[in-house]
Amino acid sequence: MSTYQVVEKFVSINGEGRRAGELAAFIRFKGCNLQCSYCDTSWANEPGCESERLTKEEILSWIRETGVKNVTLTGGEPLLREGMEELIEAILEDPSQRVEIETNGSVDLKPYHILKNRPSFTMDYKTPDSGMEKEMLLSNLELLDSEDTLKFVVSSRRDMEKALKILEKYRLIGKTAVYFSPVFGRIQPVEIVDFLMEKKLNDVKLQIQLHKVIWDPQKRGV
Ligand SMILES: C[S@@+](CC[C@H](N)C(=O)[O-])C[C@H]1O[C@@H](n2cnc3c(N)ncnc32)[C@H](O)[C@@H]1O
Ligand SMILES: Nc1nc2[nH]cc(C(=O)O)c2c(=O)[nH]1
Ligand code: SF4
Ligand SMILES: [Mg+2]
Repeated sequence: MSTYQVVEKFVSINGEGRRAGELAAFIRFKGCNLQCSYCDTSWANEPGCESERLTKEEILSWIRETGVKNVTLTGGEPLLREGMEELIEAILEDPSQRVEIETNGSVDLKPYHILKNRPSFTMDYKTPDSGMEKEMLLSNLELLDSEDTLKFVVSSRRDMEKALKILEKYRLIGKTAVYFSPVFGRIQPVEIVDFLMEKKLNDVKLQIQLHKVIWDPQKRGV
């Protein structure tokens, strides 16, 4: 039987993505294949990080107990964890549940995209300042549609210029929801607004991580 290494699970409002502001039940899985320069959850990627091993049934029963309909699977990198397809399918057997996956753009979305009930992807394209751009699997960009979100977490004008190149090259605006989000503390949100105005970027949204405004930005479990 698969077990899943979970470093935290909690209910909060979703601070990011298309359901920002709505209640969500979060499950954070241990471990990641990337090392982004700005990662705010690098603690969850440490081999020595404490975790609990939960079965699919234990995760399902926790979700049920929360009474929350939006489920966000995050990490670490959730899509690298064994048995993830099985877990997603099991959650989505209840038609009132919605599953959103936070994923880093380096893992092939196809096996998840073809599921009978598929989750919504919130996929990052890692821009140059992350140090991880070379890891991006560009074929993922073709799979994103109106149910999904493409996120550029940016630190600089250089990152925004690169994001714009990707949006143009793969004709992504209008195809999927597009967000620019500041790396917390590294760029002023107004610089993003100025860029959107300068480039006349309609249908791209600025998003600030709500949970870092509501709570101490270092606080876990919110
Ligand atoms: C911690 S990651 C986990 C999921 C997956 N590994 C990924 O990168 O998408 C969740 C989201 O938080 C964002 N994030 C991480 N550190 C951040 C920071 N310092 N400021 C803004 N967003 C950050 C990531 O870019 C990603 O969109
Ligand atoms: N409140 C809250 N919303 C979130 N949305 C995505 C998160 C993540 O770490 O993936 C996150 C998180 O850590 N907290
Ligand atoms: S991919 Fe996600 S979890 Fe992994 S280092 Fe980057 S931001 Fe952190
Ligand atoms: Mg987070």
